[in-house]
Amino acid sequence: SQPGAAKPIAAPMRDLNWGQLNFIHTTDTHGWLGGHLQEPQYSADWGDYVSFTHHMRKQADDKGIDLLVIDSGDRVEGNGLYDASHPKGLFQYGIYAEADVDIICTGNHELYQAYSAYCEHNITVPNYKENYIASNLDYIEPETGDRVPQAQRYRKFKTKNQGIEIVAFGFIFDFTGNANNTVVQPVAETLEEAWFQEAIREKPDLFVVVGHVGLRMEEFKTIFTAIRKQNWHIPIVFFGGHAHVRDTRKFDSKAFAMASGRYFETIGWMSIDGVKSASDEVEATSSPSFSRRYIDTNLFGLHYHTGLNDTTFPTKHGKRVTETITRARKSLDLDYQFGCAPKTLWMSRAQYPSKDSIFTWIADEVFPDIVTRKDRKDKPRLAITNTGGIRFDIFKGPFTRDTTYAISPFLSGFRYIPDVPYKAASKVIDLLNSAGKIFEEHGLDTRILTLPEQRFPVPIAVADETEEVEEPWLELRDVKKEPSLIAGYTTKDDVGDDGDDTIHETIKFYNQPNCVQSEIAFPEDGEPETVDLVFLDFIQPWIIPALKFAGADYTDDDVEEYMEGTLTYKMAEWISKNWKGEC
Ligand SMILES: O=c1ccn([C@@H]2O[C@H](COP(=O)(O)O)[C@@H](O)[C@H]2O)c(=O)[nH]1
Repeated sequence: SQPGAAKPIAAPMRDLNWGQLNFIHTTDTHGWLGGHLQEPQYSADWGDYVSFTHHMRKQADDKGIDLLVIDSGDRVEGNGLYDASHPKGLFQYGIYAEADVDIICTGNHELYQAYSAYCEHNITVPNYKENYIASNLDYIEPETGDRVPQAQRYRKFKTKNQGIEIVAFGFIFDFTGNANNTVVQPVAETLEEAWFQEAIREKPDLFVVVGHVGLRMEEFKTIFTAIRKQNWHIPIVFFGGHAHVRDTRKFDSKAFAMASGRYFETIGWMSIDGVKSASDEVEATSSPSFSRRYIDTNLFGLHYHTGLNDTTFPTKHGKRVTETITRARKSLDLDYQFGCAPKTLWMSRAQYPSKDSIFTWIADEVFPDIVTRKDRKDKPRLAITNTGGIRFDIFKGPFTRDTTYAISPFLSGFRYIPDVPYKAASKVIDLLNSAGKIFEEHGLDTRILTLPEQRFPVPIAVADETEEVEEPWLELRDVKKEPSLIAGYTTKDDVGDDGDDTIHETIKFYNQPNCVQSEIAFPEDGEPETVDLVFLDFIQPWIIPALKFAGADYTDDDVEEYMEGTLTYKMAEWISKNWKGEC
């Protein structure tokens, strides 16, 4: 872990189950390669991950079984290590590539900006060569305008030790917010293509679908159905992401999907037995058994799972990566303190509105101060932001450059429509928060506005409990003798609630609105006649139809820049003025 990071913390652990074929999975790391410096249970860094995967590959080799390392996208945006450099990702791409990944695909965050799409195509794809798969994504070459596959459409290969034959795909969900140098082909359309139809007729031992797709979104189900139509008996595993949650979904007794959280808090572990019979000639027709674990990026747990310790765990390579991260963090001055957070503010561990809610803080304290311009400072205004634009909690203590990007990594600035009749403008916030259907008519999904974690909830009822999912190696070592529990995830998925490698004190999460609003410079009595309607540019597509529905006919041409500067910049400026002091 990084110098100054919180020390790893002891906790009661569940063992990993090894099978014939095993997977290590990361997703939505969003630049958190330095680890969570303020949270002991997630303070391992990418260097530790490099050491961990090395030891686990070695164990697999020693046992004569196989291990594949997977990443399902969104490696960028969301942490100073990526966002604070000019250009962005100056250090991040090289550091990430120190990890040896067997199957890798693209997420939506690689595609929001033309620049990050360019870097993905010209840095990460060549770094991973045949391991990079882009089943439904094309890149547009800037020099020629030619549309080319971002990477190969699928990959057929055999595992190193047992020769298990795998056909692997790499999808992204039906994303529409990509910059114009990429083309995302809708998943359902892609499945009709000749190459896909040929690939699913290959008859491997196992299909592996890696996708930047939430497990509860439609896309994986569609892919599952297409593969199953051709192959009633071949096992399929899916590795998803995007929803920022730990989750496992069972499609049928031979098809299992896992998602491994967010921000390098989680390393996913999946194992399968019975995927290939000992004799090559006989097809494995009985149901394979699957198991899953969500490993906290807590060095204590990484030592525990590898059977190593402080001295034996770090490899030379891992140490070098840790040192490279330290140097990068230093040269980006990520520990520079803008101020000192007087208390912890939660995204979803507090209700909105409440004194501990980060959104209440933004709406009540930050926006009234920052959303202003000299020539219209007395104009009553409504300022709206989407909650999804805020990405992480603020912990009491130093608020650094790094924290700034973890909280607000995006380039969104402030726009407005001047002098909107208040009667219409005042209705916008409720429409954004609770009138999803109205926006659907305009092809807009209001779930995009909110936190990824609550966008695709895991159904309460556990799917098909009649089918057995084997957890034969589950062993809980001496819980009673272990230290007290630390607060963390208690994941409920299609298999049950024992997936986390660490037994945590359960955290309660509260649903948040899609958007929050501040009323600024309002008259003391009564309502204003008109207001300036100020909003982050990201939510403009929803603002215009909301106003129309509220009875005010505006178009994009009526929208102007409200002030210079991004939310990220303005927030950091606010903190340096208002949270002065030592900590
Ligand atoms: O400029 C932006 C870009 C994104 N958002 C929010 O982020 C999510 C997407 O994040 P994932 O990690 O891919 O889930 C998007 O739906 C928005 O809520 C933003 O606010 N501004």
